Amino acid sequence: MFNVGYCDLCQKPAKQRCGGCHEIFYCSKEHQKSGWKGHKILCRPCKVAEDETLGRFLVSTKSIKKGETIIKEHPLVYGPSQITTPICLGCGKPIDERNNHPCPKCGWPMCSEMCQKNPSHLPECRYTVQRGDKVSIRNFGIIHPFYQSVTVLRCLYQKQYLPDVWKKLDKLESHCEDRKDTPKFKSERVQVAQFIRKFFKLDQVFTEDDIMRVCGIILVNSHEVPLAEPPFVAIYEMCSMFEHRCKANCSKSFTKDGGILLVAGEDIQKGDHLSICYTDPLWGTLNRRQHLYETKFFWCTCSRCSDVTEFGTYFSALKCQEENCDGNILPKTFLQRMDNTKDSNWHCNKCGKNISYFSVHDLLEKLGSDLAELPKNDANNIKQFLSSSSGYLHQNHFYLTEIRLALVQLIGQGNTSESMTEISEEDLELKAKTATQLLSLFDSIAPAERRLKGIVLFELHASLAEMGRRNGEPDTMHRRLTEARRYLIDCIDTLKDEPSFLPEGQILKQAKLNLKSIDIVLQKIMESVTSPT
Ligand SMILES: C[S@@+](CC[C@H](N)C(=O)[O-])C[C@H]1O[C@@H](n2cnc3c(N)ncnc32)[C@H](O)[C@@H]1O
Repeated sequence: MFNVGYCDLCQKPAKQRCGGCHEIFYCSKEHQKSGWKGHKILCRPCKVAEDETLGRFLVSTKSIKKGETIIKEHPLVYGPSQITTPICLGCGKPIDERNNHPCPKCGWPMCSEMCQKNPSHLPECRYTVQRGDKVSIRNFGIIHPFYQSVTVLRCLYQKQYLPDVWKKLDKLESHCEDRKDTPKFKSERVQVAQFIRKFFKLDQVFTEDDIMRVCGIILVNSHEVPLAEPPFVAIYEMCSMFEHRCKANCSKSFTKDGGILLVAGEDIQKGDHLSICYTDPLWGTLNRRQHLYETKFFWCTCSRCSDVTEFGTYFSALKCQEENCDGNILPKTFLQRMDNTKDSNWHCNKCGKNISYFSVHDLLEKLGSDLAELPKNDANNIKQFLSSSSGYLHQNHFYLTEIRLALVQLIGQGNTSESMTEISEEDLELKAKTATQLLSLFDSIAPAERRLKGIVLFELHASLAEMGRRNGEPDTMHRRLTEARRYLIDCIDTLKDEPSFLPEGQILKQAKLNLKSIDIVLQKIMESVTSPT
């Protein structure tokens, strides 16, 4: 890269790079200062690049430290997810007969007069008023088909009335060609495209293809925002450029006004691709790849999917059932279709025994349905499942990981002083051991999943602190509490961007309080051992 350029303000030759993005130059401190106002919204430590496989993607323009914010932006458009029961189109809260205050102009259910005036409701309100008849929704608590069209209408509104926003939406990938033979495409054509044109009398304004393209933009680029229950979906401009990797290097969180925050999940070098995980990183490889193909239209070939052992974790592996064999069973590759051919057999890495993919599939389906039916609010049920299925699955297997994540939160649920004192010694050990095991696994397969990591760090600190409290010996107590404190600080740092209305934000709040309590106890221990008797 050149080390000289032209000043962003006066265009004279310049050597000083902007420290935020490393992309533009200034000739002097004065010009940097005067140029900042205009440059601020564009200043990011990354730039858009493009290739044939990924389309557009982001690369870092400088080294970025773990925890640094890369992008913070507001949505271009947001609205309800496609499948939802009636919700307020202002704030997203569920609506029923008791809190329904229909918009006087258009009749859409709203929760208050204030929400009726929320600017986000303008598009569907305006189109409903134009059609000449109000919307009437009377069945609450069940999925209502009208909501399938709201976010689409909000995008179409940008196309018709707000060309600057539409220009940004229109650049996004919609995979219309790849989608056109899918059942979802066919049903959306009828239930969304034809419905919008007929019901809102917009057949002269938008073609079916216009509307189907918007459906694709939403499917491929929207993020689920957990600010309301049910969550709503939002489309962001720059954040749509992050490519997917199953072991991503960035993580996202949301601000209370619906903004998105992309943070480095690990140290990133200049020139590295920036990635997020579009799917659940705790799903097995077959499920992750299938989900990505069905919703984002590519077969993932990332480093995690390409390595059947998933970086030595054996996250998708079965245990060999041959006598005296402790090998692990995996396919040769996950990158090929699993079908009836010999190549799709799974085999043991020790004794070489082959198992057809269909036998693997049947076993996983059986264990998966047992897991789905298992009441997860009872630790004994979970322990029972762990012990019965661990004969078939590698200890890091995704089914066992899912259930361990539930167990670690269930033992001493809430981590209050009362709930923790009630835990048996054995369960306390189990909670600490399980949390440690999960953290080490996350480091290998999903280091950027800050929310998951933060939750487990909190559980680990709680078990170590309780172990310390149970041991009257000042030395041991001091050692345990110091260890707990270390995990607590990591937890606070990991969850630092989580807003207080989300469960992780609540954990963050509690973690800060616990840190103060631990510091007081540690101080008392120090005083008691140093004070003369
Ligand atoms: C949210 S968009 C990302 C931006 C997009 N590349 C563009 O040019 O607009 C998601 C799409 O990017 C592509 N993509 C993202 N990650 C990918 C990956 N790891 N492998 C292949 N394609 C990927 C796929 O086409 C996917 O549907």
